[in-house]
Amino acid sequence: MGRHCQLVMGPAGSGKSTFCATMMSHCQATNRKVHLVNLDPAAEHFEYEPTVDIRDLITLEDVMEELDYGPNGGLIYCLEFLLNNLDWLEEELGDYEDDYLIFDCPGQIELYTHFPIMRRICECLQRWNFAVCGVYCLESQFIEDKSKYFSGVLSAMSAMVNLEIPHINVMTKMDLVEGDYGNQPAEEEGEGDNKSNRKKRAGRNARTKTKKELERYFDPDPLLLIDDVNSNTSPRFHALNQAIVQLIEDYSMVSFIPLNIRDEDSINYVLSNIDNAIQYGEDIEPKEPEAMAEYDEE
Ligand SMILES: Nc1nc2c(ncn2[C@@H]2O[C@H](COP(=O)(O)OP(=O)(O)OP(=O)(O)O)[C@@H](O)[C@H]2O)c(=O)[nH]1
Ligand SMILES: [Mg+2]
Repeated sequence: MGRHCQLVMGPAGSGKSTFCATMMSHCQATNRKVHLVNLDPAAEHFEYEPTVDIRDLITLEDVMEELDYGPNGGLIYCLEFLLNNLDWLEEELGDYEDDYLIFDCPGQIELYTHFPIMRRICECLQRWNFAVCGVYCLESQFIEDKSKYFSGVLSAMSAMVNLEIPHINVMTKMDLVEGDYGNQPAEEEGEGDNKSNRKKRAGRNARTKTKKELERYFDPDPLLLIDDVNSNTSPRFHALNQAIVQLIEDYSMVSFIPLNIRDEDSINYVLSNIDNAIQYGEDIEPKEPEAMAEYDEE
């Protein structure tokens, strides 16, 4: 069936490992044969034990201890070491010809934006016949500060341009900004106009408004957000803000899919977007329904 994988990237603490664990349990529950591949030499704990783990090749701790590197230099050293030992990775991945792989990557964004390391790893995966989908995670906290949000959009765009693979951006930790995003109850039938129901409706309206506001950030129209950014920066930077916003507008290719890990529909929606990007499942032979098979046996 061809080889498929997700490369889960994003800034430190953006929820990559949690995303991977969420995808692992979702895929397992839907009978997809899935494995976790860890590319973070500094990782300490996983909810699912990785099947392939860079720490079997090299760990950040050893590099820092033996070569006296700091954490960031050490991490780059580890990944360059991986690049010099790609036959190790190829062999480790060799046993999973038809399975679905999820790669958990480190949180140093320079790996995606200007170091050629991740790009080289992507090229190798493609050479080994993997259809690779880049999944760039940005956490919902980024939308609370517009300047931070723009820098997040630029980093996502930079990764997209640098890696040149099918790519989706995910806004993680949506449960923190909107308790039940995308899961709002419909108005109950026959709801009377008493005090408690009025309160309930007011609550719903407040949430709907928030949802609408949030949507501005999923499919950004930066020209609409520029005033907010300018109000937080000195006039000296307004021309620069305008130029950055114009750049984002000109590329018009950064959009985010919200993910609330507490909502199964939301997880499913993100996964179906990834599947779509790499055409996962299009070449699966339709299976005979179990009921039909039993009927035939009789
Ligand atoms: N509420 C909430 N917390 C989350 C979510 N995803 C991650 N977190 C928390 O955010 C923190 C960082 O999550 P990780 O999944 O370790 O993030 P990461 O991107 O793998 O971090 P690094 O590997 O260190 O770059 C942890 O404390 C998580 O519990 C989420 O969807 N909702
Ligand atoms: Mg992690």
